[in-house]
Amino acid sequence: MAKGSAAVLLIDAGNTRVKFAYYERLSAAGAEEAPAAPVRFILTHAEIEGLAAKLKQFATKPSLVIGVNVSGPLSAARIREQLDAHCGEQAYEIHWLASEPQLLHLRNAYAEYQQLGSDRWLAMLGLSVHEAAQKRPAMLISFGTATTIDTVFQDQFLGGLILPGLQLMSDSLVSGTAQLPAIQWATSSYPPAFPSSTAEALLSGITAAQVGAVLRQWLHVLKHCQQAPVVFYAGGAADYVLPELSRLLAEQAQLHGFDTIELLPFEDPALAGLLLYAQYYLAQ
Ligand SMILES: Nc1ncnc2c1ncn2[C@@H]1O[C@H](COP(=O)(O)OP(=O)(O)O)[C@@H](O)[C@H]1O
Ligand SMILES: CC(C)(COP(=O)(O)O)[C@@H](O)C(=O)NCCC(=O)O
Repeated sequence: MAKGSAAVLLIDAGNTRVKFAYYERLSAAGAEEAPAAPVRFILTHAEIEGLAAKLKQFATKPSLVIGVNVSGPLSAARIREQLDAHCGEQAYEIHWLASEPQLLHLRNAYAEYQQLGSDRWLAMLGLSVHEAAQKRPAMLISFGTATTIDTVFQDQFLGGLILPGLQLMSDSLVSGTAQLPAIQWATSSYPPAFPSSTAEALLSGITAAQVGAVLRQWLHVLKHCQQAPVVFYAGGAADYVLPELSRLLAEQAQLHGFDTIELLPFEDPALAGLLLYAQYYLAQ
């Protein structure tokens, strides 16, 4: 493939949904112009068989596909099938990235680097840009199928937490008990401190488990780095916990002498990391 610039498809295949970003023309790192905004779209795994049809909307076909996949080899094979159907005679390169001890400027603190989910690793690369810009530790909370709470400091992924995501917590209560119902998730609500119904008790319990884990890690980062981190959030379930997360972190920040806490959305951090990698790859 001629390097320098290419039509590039980036893929973040999570356990619930597959996120895509398509750049009709992406230039190598160091190019003067910033990349034009990509077209983004999301498919569930059940919708992957419509990927080839979805890609038909673009005037070009991708010549470079770079992705991360934590949803198993079958997902990768089904995506590949769709890309083959779409690209036909046109050759394309495809690379599924795995975690490494170091990628570009970012170091990985995992003892066995292969264990780290490739989506988390590339998300950390995306996050590292914010860490460098803000000159402060950066945390990323990804409220996906699983919830992950990860930190980058001084160009190193320090490590992070994995806990069941909101839906998994709810599902496990439903399947493991006789009486508990499924939760009806609602955005923009503060779950009550003293729930007086089963529905409220479940909502408050799960939300507290999620934001409590974030708070615990925020305190560890503060102690370890001697600086308040900037906190980013992502993932399909984020909106359900955001009000309580924001309230609790702001309260804790004040208790620790900070006026405010920065809690910022980060739209698909793994795709942001993949973009950096793709630009670097095109420059080789
Ligand atoms: N339209 C939706 N489809 C699927 N999950 C959704 C949707 N809206 C919110 N969610 C929530 O988002 C979670 C999946 O988030 P996502 O960031 O796509 O995860 P993953 O990266 O693990 O695939 C689900 O577990 C569910 O709680
Ligand atoms: C933690 C994860 C399940 C998160 O997946 P997601 O919720 O994004 O679908 C995934 O990154 C994974 O399988 N990781 C491997 C173990 C690790 O990162 O340590």
